[in-house]
Amino acid sequence: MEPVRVGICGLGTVGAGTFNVLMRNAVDIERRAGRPLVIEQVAARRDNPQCDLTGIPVTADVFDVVRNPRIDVVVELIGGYETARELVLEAIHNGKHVVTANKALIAVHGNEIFRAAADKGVIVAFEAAVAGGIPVIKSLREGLGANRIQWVAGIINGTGNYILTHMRDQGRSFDDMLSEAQALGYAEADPTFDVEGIDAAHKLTILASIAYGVPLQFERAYTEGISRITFDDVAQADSLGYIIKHLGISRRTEEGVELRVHPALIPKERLLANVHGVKNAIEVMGDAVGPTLYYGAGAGAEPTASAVVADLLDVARDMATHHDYRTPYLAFSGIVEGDNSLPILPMDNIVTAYYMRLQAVDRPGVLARVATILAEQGVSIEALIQKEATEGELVPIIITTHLTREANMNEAMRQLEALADIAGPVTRIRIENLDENV
Ligand SMILES: NC(=O)C1=CN([C@@H]2O[C@H](COP(=O)(O)OP(=O)(O)OC[C@H]3O[C@@H](n4cnc5c(N)ncnc54)[C@H](O)[C@@H]3O)[C@@H](O)[C@H]2O)C=CC1
Ligand SMILES: N[C@@H](CC=O)C(=O)O
Ligand code: NA
Repeated sequence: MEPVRVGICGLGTVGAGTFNVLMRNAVDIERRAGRPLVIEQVAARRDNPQCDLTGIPVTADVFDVVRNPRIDVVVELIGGYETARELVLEAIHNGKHVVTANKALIAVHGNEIFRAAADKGVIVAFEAAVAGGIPVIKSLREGLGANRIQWVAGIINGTGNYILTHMRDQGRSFDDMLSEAQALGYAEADPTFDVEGIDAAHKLTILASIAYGVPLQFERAYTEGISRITFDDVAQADSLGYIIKHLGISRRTEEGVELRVHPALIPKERLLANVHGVKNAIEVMGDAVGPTLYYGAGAGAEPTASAVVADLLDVARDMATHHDYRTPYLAFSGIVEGDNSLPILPMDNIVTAYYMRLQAVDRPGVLARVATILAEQGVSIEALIQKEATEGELVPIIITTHLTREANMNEAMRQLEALADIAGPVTRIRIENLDENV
């Protein structure tokens, strides 16, 4: 059979991983695809010492690849929003199939890209865009196709989980751990995307679209990062039987879809609490199958390449199939941009439990004033712990609540922070039991 001719754009962490996996496993890949996958051209700004490019045509201009008439599939691994968008749209326009690891591109420009790709009848595959090497897109889109998906929740940023894990286990600083994650090739070009939850929100946007058949709506995702988590919170969570993880949560309710990324306390015995380092895990609840879990490396050169190459295999198998008979890009056919039949819910509407940490001045009546504010907002206290204070010091108060509406919690926080007895901002971290409130 004719080979499938592949053009790789970008030879950084994932580009090099993809190149090497394609070369190393070429024999098995050919047996699986039923035809060889040949690297026809690579676009790279500079050599990557990880790759032996002997005999491979190399260009510095990524647009050479999408204009190369010999190429069947363009692999976009340059990252970012704008050049990547132009590149992918031009590849589609030229009738080429596309494989990308770029979650920012799919979450923000996916509706436009899939419309263009459908018009041209080409494949756009993006397994590597969510949770690196874990085949979660494939599982959700195809393996769980019988189900009405009820919720999706998971750890979907490797860098963030790497930082939180080693801050907790080794007492290492946030900045140290971030530098290490960058050196290992896990972090985004702008690492605030990782630590402020933007990268996870890109991925959650994609997962929610595939889970519920709604258009991609990244701009409606709620995003809160991990950069303000302190050792104190990690230690308090531990003593209460929880571990702090950075979660992406999307739940279908009667009113719409929750789409939120934030740190959360989860009970230590939950599977997600035991996902450490660069590993990711996503729990998906389907009405027929019940809970399912997908676990593996969420970032890194070859784990991500594993997903890119799996997509190339799908392209090799499906390119001869008419577009109408392929699996829809986002699992459901007829997803219409601007269709709000199942809206994304405002954060004020979500209901969850909370952990709060306050620094109180050691004065009579302070606890009563705190309790009154919480009661007035309908926040029901599950536990309240007042720590010992030495003479003249502030007293830490730890509170956990029962299920509360976010809007009420926000108002309670505002009033607590206005109290003369309370010093500084109040820390609030959501508690997710995952069975009860997610
Ligand atoms: N690093 C990881 O573990 C993962 C990364 N991704 C995604 O994969 C994509 C690539 O990420 P990395 O490989 O980590 O980034 P990287 O920064 O290591 O590699 C990007 C490469 O593209 C090149 N490049 C950028 N613009 C170019 C242009 N206009 N022309 C030619 N070359 C250009 C850069 O010089 C660089 O070598 C991003 O979309 C990222 O979000 C997805 C999953 C995991
Ligand atoms: N920066 C991302 C890379 C994979 O998507 C992460 O750390 O998860
Ligand atoms: Na994946």
